[in-house]
Amino acid sequence: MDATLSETRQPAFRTLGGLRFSKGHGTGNDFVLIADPEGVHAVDAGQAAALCDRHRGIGGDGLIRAVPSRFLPEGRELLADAPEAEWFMDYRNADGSLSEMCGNGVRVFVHFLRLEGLIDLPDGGALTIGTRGGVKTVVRTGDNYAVDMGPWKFIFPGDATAKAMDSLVSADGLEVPRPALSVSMGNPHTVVALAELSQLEGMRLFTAPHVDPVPPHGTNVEFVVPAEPLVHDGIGMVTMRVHERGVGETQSCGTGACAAAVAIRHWAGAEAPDAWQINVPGGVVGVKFFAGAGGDEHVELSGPAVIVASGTLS
Ligand SMILES: N[C@@H](CCC[C@H](N)C(=O)O)C(=O)O
Repeated sequence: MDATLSETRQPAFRTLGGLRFSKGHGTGNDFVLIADPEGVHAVDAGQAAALCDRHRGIGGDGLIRAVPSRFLPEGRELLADAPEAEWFMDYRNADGSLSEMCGNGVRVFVHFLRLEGLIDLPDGGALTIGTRGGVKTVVRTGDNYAVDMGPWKFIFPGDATAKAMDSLVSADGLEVPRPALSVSMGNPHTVVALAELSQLEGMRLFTAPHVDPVPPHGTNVEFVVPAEPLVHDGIGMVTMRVHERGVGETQSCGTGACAAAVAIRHWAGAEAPDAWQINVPGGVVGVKFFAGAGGDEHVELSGPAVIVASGTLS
């Protein structure tokens, strides 16, 4: 049995031997990072899963490869409209699957580029990067980063102003299925509101919640408790836990925090603020709504980024 395991698992890892990596996180959402300035270290699903394995690898909620956009077909497509998006965040979840977007990951990605000396980004400066969810602009303030995540949208069609829910979610810890709203931040999210913090604490998120109907490419599920009263000093306050597609429960999810603010603002109606503070098990992130250049409403995500270690794969 052991021989079979090592034969099937080790090759994925062995082909990466000698490669330098870093480990970083944004509010506890942690990533293995690889710099690939020459575009020669494409990481496949098996290799990403092996690196993110918490017992046999480095361990992480996802893997981020920093690669010039010109080396990826998706990147070259973006460069046609945004030649300034020189760097591309090639992101995979811990199970090796690709995701369009990772909000905490974007901040850690830019911080990593800086610390590796691959970019020069002064305090207050902005950097435009490519992702599978499109081009994003990131502004640095010290070791905090604010990302223009672009416009949000509801995943399921229908009268957006009238609808309060579009699916039902069952999960271990919920007595009955709860209504939910599915929101795209480039990647899919389904937001479920709970009344009490004790209910949120009682959720057991070892197994994936069941969402019906589930968005076409699966979903990340956010359980949220709006503060009572909701608004403090003009800021909407929310506590959230998340079960991520392709990962499991994580300490934080940036795109999930944006989706949570979208859903709660929608439920709260006209009086709801445009600035939000989302408390997650790993810390606090900020979300703001603002008018983008094209007239669409955009979402900004802000929060810290940390690199904790670097090394070489043996
Ligand atoms: N943690 C991320 C989201 C990562 C991708 C997600 N698991 C998916 O599959 O969409 C974030 O901070 O946004």
